[in-house]
Amino acid sequence: MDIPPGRRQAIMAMESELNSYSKHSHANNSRLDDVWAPSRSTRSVSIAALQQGLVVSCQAPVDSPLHDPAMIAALALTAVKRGAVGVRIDTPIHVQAVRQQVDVPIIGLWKQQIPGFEVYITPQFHHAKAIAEAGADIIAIDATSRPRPGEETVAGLIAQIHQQLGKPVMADVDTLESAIAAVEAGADLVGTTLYGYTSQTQPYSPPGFDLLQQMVQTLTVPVICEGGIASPALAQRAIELGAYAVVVGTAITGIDAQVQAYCAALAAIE
Ligand SMILES: CC(=O)N[C@H](C=O)[C@@H](O)[C@H](O)[C@H](O)COP(=O)(O)O
Repeated sequence: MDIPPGRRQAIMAMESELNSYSKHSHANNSRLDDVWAPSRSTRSVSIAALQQGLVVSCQAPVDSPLHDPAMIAALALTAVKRGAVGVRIDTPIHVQAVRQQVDVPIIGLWKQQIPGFEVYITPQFHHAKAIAEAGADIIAIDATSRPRPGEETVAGLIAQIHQQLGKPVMADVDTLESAIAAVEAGADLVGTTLYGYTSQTQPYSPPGFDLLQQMVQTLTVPVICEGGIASPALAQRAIELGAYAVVVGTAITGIDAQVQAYCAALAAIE
């Protein structure tokens, strides 16, 4: 019997959640279980809640007046009131502020520049821990194959987040190879987030619909289309191509980038 792609992904998501929770329940480190049990029992995220929905990325450049917990929380609440099924939030204090306003899943990340390294989306475990403690439900990490600080690896980071924080992981990738490696390492969701942002993919511009299709065909976990979705029609197309959910940032909440783009276009008139 043919299972429609949307349904197939929902089943895989549920299986992935079940696997992840059974992994946690079999953890035999009682000290860590004691420490993390409260956060696991107070909220258990349903990845299935994201299916075929819009996740709004509410982020702002650090020099923007919007880079403020109350502002980011207002953006997130507005998005949820208007139908977003989830939000994607950077920085612990912003996650904390948003958590007080919305009950939908928060995909949390912490952008951190580490000298000598290109990875910047939740590059290390202590960043993931701070984001989880702030109230994120899903932890987004850079899961490209680029060098990482310290002894950490993508696989090690995912295992630590699962075992010590009890949270599902969204692997932000740039290529099919890094997506496959992330799933083998235990990622619960994979996003096209870094397509066009790494040296390997720098010639290309998001949205990475080719990559999305390859990932949908190859992977056994839900695939999120994120990056460069600039219109409702593109969001629709992403879902039609098999994306489990769509994450939109700049086109909805990116007032800084949008105003700059409009002004630049007007300034370029001879
Ligand atoms: C590459 C990177 O750092 N992406 C970040 C990830 O959190 C955000 O800056 C993006 O806004 C987000 O991915 C949504 O993408 P877009 O803004 O194109 O809709």
